Formats: sequence, C-alpha cells, structure tokens
Amino acid sequence: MQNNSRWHYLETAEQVAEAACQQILNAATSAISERGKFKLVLAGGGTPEKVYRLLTESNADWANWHIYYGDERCLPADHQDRNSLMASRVLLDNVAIPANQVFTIPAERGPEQAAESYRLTVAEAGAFDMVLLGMGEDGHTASLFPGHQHQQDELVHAVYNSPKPPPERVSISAKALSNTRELIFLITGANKQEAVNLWRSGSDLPVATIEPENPIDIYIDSDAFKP
Ligand SMILES: O=C1O[C@H](COP(=O)(O)O)[C@@H](O)[C@H](O)[C@H]1O
Repeated sequence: MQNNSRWHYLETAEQVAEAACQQILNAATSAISERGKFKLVLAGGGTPEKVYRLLTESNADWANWHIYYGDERCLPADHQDRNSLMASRVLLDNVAIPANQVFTIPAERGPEQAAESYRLTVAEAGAFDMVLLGMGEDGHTASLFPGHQHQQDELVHAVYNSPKPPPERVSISAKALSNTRELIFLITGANKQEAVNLWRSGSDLPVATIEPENPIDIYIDSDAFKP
C-alpha cells in the first residue's frame, strides 16, 4: 500500500460520491485560480458515475476544465460500454466544457493506434491537476491488470487480454497517472473487499503502483471496508 495515503471511511456509496465531488470542485477552484485551467482525468465505473452526476449540479467554471480519460475500452465510439460514452451522457453533455478541451482516447482505432495517439495527448498535458481512479475486484485500476507486463516508461499502454471484457483496451500508465497533484480512488461495494484487504496488506496489485508525490485520497464505503 502507498505510504502516503489518506483513507476516508464513509458509510454509503452516495457519501463517497458527495465527498469526492467536493474535493474535485475545491481542486478545480485552486487550479483555475493558480494556473488558469483544471486538468482532470476521469475513470469509468459505477461510483465515478455518481460523482459526475453530482458535479453537474454545481456552478463550476467549466470553461477552464480540461478532461482526459485514464482508460478506454476498444469498442465503437458510440458503444454503451465505452467509458467516454458514460462520461458524456452523465457529465459532459450537461455542462459547458468546450469540446476541444475534452481529450477522448480514440480506442475505436484499436489498442496500438489509439495508444500511440493518446501518448501525444498525455505528453502535451504534462502534470495533471487531479486523477480519478476506481479499482476492480481483482485490484486493477484504469486498465492496468494484475499479471500484465508493460514498458514502465510508456505514458500510455496498448492492453490485450483484459480479464474483464472487452479484452482490448488502452490505459494511461502508472507513471503518467502518478504525474498528478491530487489523486482520488473511489471504491465501493462488497465485491471490492478482498482486493482492498490485499492492497492494505502490501500486495503488489496494480492499484498499489500509482504513486504520486503528494498524498493520495481513498474514498471507500462500508461495504468495501470496515475500519
Ligand atoms: O473496466 C474498468 O474497471 C475499473 C473499475 O470499475 P468498477 O465499476 O469496478 O468500479 C474502472 O476504474 C475502469 O475505468 C474501467 O475501464
């Protein structure tokens, strides 16, 4: 487990979403006042979806938000299982973030081509202001799966043989996800308990390989872990 982690234990997934939403809005306000923009990396998954829905209720300075994705599934651009489709439906179609500030992973082109293209995007982005991540029940995060080998220096990986469908994906690397001022993990649901226990007891899971310089924040509900 990362040494510099702050665990926020909340009763319900709704409370997790509310607390994370507040931290995101605070980070956006600071980033925009200090550097003129807010570079946010989105995650897929059910808990992030709740957070995105809450964000739409706020009066944020959307014109200065820049949106990236931690991972994407290699499916047609309008496929319902695309992370970008969920984010558009719930958040991006409902707030005034300029379209040219939304950097979707072109995963419909297949893992290699999409990864190659997104490497340029991530290199140009530089350090992110905030990265949002979920964790799968096997301890994967973004599309970094246990047992998969990648070139550690790459900013974006082409992913094959994902144990969770679809098998082909694209993922920002642990190195590039760690290049962020703030990082939030959103973890809810009883199916995450085993991976959470392994992570906390020092297992070498993908979720443990994201190590930004600043402390990370882990928002977790009582189904996933009871302190
Ligand atoms: O496949 C994925 O899974 C992880 C975890 O999702 P969850 O629904 O189990 O919380 C998610 O973070 C990632 O973006 C997604 O592509």
